[in-house]
Amino acid sequence: MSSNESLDFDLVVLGGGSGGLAGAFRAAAHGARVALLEPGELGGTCVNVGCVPKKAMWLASEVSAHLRLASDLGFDVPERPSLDWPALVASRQRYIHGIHASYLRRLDEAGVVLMPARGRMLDAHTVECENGTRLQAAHVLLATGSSPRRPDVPGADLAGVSDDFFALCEAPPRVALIGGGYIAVELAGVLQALGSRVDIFARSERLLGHADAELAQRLQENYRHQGIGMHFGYRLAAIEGEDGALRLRDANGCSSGDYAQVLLAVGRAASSSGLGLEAAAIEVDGDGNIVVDAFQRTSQPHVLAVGDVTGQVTLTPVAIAAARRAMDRVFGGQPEAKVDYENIPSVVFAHPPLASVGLTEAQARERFGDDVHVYRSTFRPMLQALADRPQHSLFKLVCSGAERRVVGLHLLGEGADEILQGFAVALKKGITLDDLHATMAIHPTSAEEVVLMH
Ligand SMILES: Cc1cc2nc3c(=O)[nH]c(=O)nc-3n(C[C@H](O)[C@H](O)[C@H](O)COP(=O)(O)OP(=O)(O)OC[C@H]3O[C@@H](n4cnc5c(N)ncnc54)[C@H](O)[C@@H]3O)c2cc1C
Ligand SMILES: NC(=O)c1ccc[n+]([C@@H]2O[C@H](COP(=O)([O-])OP(=O)(O)OC[C@H]3O[C@@H](n4cnc5c(N)ncnc54)[C@H](O)[C@@H]3O)[C@@H](O)[C@H]2O)c1
Repeated sequence: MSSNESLDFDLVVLGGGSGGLAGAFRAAAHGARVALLEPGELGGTCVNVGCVPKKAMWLASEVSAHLRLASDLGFDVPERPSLDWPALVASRQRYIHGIHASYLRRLDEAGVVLMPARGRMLDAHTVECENGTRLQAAHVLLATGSSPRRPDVPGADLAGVSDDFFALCEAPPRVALIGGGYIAVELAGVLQALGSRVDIFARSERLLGHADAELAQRLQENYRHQGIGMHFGYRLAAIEGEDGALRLRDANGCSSGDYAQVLLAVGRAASSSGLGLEAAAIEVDGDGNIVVDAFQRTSQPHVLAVGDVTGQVTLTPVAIAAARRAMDRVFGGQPEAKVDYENIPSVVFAHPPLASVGLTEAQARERFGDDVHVYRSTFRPMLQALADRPQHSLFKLVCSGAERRVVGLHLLGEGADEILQGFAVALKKGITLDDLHATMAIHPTSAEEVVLMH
């Protein structure tokens, strides 16, 4: 395609990650002529440096934990089974290449024009590719995602971010993780299970500020038991030293020991700069998030934005759903299509996983006052008990009103990641405690605890 060519499309999508791909496929299915601009690998953060490679590493660390359980059950497992980390990475990347190939094939079949280029808006209807090609667009979908933040302290660039975790070829002997959210908790669990000694340095007073406090507390106990160090209320002032021997200095001037690797996990920032948003008169908020209404419309109603670049709930299924609904509305004759941002289930792939949907106990008490009823079950899953391991699960049900409507379900324990999805449907349908009690338990499972809670 020559640099001066100008092409007309019904939709131009910026970003071939979770939201952008979903939007492109859905618009094409409705008959729209679509161009998709993606300068990197198809699949964006989730497929390349997020959910997918993270889950692969989490699965490997679960296998490692199960090897220890197997040994406790009498299997002949070496005391320190060794991991060929490059072989694991090769399997992981093979899986990811399969996803790339499948996306390419599907884009081709859908007739979406893929342009391997960064794009920016010249005005509200014109997108320019890096090579100068200009695209005229009736509609634009902005789905450019987010990137890791770095704290503004001296030496911050000596540290890595989650992207660098995926480039590791072995477990670093000692790792410091800065942050107490999803990424710090997930990477800490994986690295510790795969052979590193990990310390978490969190600014907050506990892990996972979004989660129910009781479950976060229980997870902390599990992590402590696994040997993960945790430092709360930590104020990072500087990162010092050299590659392989890095130290943290806090606001009181105290220095840590040496770390082979420091990883920052202090949140992510919308990738909204360099998109020509000013030229197109598209509003961003003080954090750089593109401002959208309930229908994902920006301040230019024919320009839509979804996913991390909007700073809404930054999860892959949310970006996908927002893009699909927006395309159903614009091209599919469904004028009311929009995402319901209430009761979005999520899982922190910790060890064990922590899964939640709906209100935490604290949020429920804030909304409903004293009319909140909490049921909990603490138990040792059978495998942990057979191996005489101390790890307990904690399941918690938050109900409101005389009819005991279920407004929150929080599960910490083996299998929680797989158990929650079905109950999330039930919660969205407005079930009560009686409905759970009227459902026959499946025995013996962890999941049965949810319908047996009194
Ligand atoms: C370590 C980690 C683990 C995660 N784990 C989970 C998980 O388990 N479950 C979950 O639901 N979520 C998880 N997430 C969050 C999830 O990855 C994101 O919410 C999701 O990828 C957002 O999708 P998106 O389409 O908004 O952006 P992205 O998937 O990031 O895609 C944006 C794309 O836009 C491209 N782009 C940027 N600028 C331009 C431009 N100017 N022109 C054209 N293209 C451009 C980028 O190259 C990128 O490919 C995780 C995130 C991280 C970092
Ligand atoms: N399993 C999943 O679904 C999953 C996994 C990973 C990431 N994600 C998504 O990606 C987002 C980004 O993850 P994240 O962990 O980077 O962000 P986060 O918002 O979950 O956590 C950021 C943490 O960094 C802390 N922090 C901020 N500034 C700090 C500083 N200067 N020093 C020390 N601590 C500081 C915050 O207190 C918070 O604990 C998540 O919010 C989530 O939406 C989802």
